Amino acid sequence: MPHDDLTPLIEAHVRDIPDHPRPGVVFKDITPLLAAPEAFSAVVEGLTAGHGPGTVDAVVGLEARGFILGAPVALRLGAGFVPIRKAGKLPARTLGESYDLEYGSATVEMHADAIAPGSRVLIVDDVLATGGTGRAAVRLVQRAGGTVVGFSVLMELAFLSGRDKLSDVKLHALTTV
Ligand SMILES: O=P(O)(O)OC[C@H]1O[C@H](OP(=O)(O)OP(=O)(O)O)[C@H](O)[C@@H]1O
Ligand SMILES: Nc1ncnc2[nH]cnc12
Repeated sequence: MPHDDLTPLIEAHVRDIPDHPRPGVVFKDITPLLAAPEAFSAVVEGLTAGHGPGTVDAVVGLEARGFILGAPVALRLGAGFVPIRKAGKLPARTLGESYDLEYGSATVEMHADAIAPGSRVLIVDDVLATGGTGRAAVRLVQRAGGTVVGFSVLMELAFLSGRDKLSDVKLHALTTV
């Protein structure tokens, strides 16, 4: 399926913040993109990855920046939105997965009843780095009985090889650095 190349637009609206949140990490700050409605809208459309309205049952967004991008994608697809949150934040019964990050480790959780068995699920996040968060999200959806029909990210940091952890899913990165 053809997509516009959003690389120039993303390069113009995502800024590098050296040494955040710790020395040696170049943080990709998407806040300028969120503040530019035309760019934000184009990115939301890109993150649908060619899925049309009614073809996806749920969009899963990963806390926190995956919420901002995933929720409008869900509305565009006429799908429900399901948050995956850092441990301890969701109020009802949860499923949890632990993983390593570029700059630390974390546990994420999803409500155990958030995905109906057999659901077609699109996962959305801003950055794919080591792939730890993404792998955890795929596991949570699969443990709930959902089928991951795609994994969309705004930006893939290829040097961290996160793609290798997601070789069994259809990964769609709007740009790769
Ligand atoms: O591929 P990985 O190495 O797992 O890293 C990618 C994840 O790291 C960032 O989230 P972070 O945990 O920093 O949370 P935030 O969005 O709340 O800042 C980013 O938004 C992805 O979710
Ligand atoms: N370098 C980075 N910038 C923004 N988000 C990230 N998540 C993991 N690594 C990141």
